[in-house]
Amino acid sequence: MTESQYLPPPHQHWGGEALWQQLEPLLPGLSVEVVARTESTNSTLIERVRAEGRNPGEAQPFGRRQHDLQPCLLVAEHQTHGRGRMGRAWHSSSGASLTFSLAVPLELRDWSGLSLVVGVALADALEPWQAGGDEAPRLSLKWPNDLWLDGRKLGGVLIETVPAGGHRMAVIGVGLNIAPAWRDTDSLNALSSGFACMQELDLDASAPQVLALIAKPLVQALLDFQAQGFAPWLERYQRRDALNGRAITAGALEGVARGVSPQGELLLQTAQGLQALSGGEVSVRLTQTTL
Ligand SMILES: O=C(O)CCCC[C@@H]1SC[C@@H]2NC(=O)N[C@@H]21
Repeated sequence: MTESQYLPPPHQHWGGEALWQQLEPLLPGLSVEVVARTESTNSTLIERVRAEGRNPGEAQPFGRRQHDLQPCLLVAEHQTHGRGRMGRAWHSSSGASLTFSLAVPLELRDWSGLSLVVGVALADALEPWQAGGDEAPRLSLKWPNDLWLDGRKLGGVLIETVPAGGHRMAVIGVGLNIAPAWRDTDSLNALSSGFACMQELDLDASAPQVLALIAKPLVQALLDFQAQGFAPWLERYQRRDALNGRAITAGALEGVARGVSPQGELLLQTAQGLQALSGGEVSVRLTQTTL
């Protein structure tokens, strides 16, 4: 069982109460929790869903039925075993990162495109699009789940799903670099390491303030995606597509990225023709660049 160390309430600097007030009307029954440390916010929520949704039909703890599983936003100031995609570790330093997961019951026919919608919602909240402006946005999206700032990795999204009775709970984990953890050590090394942080975009950015900025647009995006799928997001994704037109490898395939399909698949022009790749467990790299 994951051990979480709870902060003494009321965690005022995180504005948990205000967050809850904003989000609960969109996600009835939501709870917002801030912990000082946990293994991984995704793992913690998945464990809870499994514990509560287990053995449908049998008596549930506290008399809950399986469809009583409630949405939860879990924020951790520190993760001891943060996880990234494809079994990678996600390292984040306390105070220099924002790490949280949102568990939400979603009724979806097609899950592909979900991580792209989350990426668009985060990017648009952090760097609102200037209508009529022709400057390229600083925040871009590397299919399927990376958020880049000026071509370096600012954050990532890890989406996992858990069966919960007759339903499916999505656990959407977001990790964002906020401050240069390397500030007092070797900033040049850090800059060349391929990582970026929010304070390069906004010097005053802090984890609680960034969370306050993105939480509602993120929840709204999930609800919109549930209602309408990915197609209405395609244009917003295209504005920030970091790969379009670039030579990449995707798993064993090589080619040139040609945007994404209305279902959110990556379109890859290969010597054998145009291939559509779905998110799954495929690692995408710019040719000659290690990310
Ligand atoms: O880039 C990636 O591979 C995805 C990184 C996702 C990291 C976040 S941090 C909060 C949540 N808890 C985890 O263990 N992982 C996600």
